[in-house]
Amino acid sequence: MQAKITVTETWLRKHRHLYDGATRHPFIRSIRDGNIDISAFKTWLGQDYIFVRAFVPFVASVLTKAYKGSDDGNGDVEVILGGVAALHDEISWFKKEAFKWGVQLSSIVPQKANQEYCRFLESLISPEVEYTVAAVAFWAIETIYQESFAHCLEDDSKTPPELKETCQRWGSESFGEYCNSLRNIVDRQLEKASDDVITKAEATLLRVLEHEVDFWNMSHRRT
Ligand SMILES: Cc1ncc(CN)c(N)n1
Repeated sequence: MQAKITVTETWLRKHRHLYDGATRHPFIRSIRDGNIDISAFKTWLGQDYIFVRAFVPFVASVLTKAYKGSDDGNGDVEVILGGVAALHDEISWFKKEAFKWGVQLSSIVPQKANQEYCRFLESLISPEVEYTVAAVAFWAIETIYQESFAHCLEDDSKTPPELKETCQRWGSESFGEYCNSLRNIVDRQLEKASDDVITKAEATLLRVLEHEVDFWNMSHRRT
């Protein structure tokens, strides 16, 4: 018997071009090819620290929505709680990494693309945004990083050794498994969602893809 095509699979096929634009961005390719401009990496590091701080309340809101909105026989709350815990670790990692690269986190000013992405996250915190829609954003945000950084760890990559740890953080198999758990949550929710919610969720995925591309562009731009 053929496996059923899930909603996320349909979307990824339909929006392949945009998706590849986010996961195979020139910034990521420059890490993978070993010719990354270290000042671009430092820009990304400082800006992403600010993004991750704004990501925490968003993920907490997804957790609340999971608690209230899913029947949770499937353990959504535990999976998302694992994500919150990982973010705690991630923030410590950013601090350590910033120290290593001489990036002063306290003086980082969020750039326009970052501000707009953080504002978008904030809009998703609203209780009016359905659990399914917020969960799609969450899955997409985590998965784009997973696929991007996993690309830098492939056998034929020339990623500089000093950036391997960064790539490992999101490109690892365990982070990949976590993203798969998020995808299963999303597909289960989408199965029972109304057409209206499915339409909103797909639009949200597209907005995430655009914000991710803008975020990479911001870091990659040579000054
Ligand atoms: C911009 C961005 N997108 C995704 C992630 C992965 N949490 C991140 N740290 N930063």
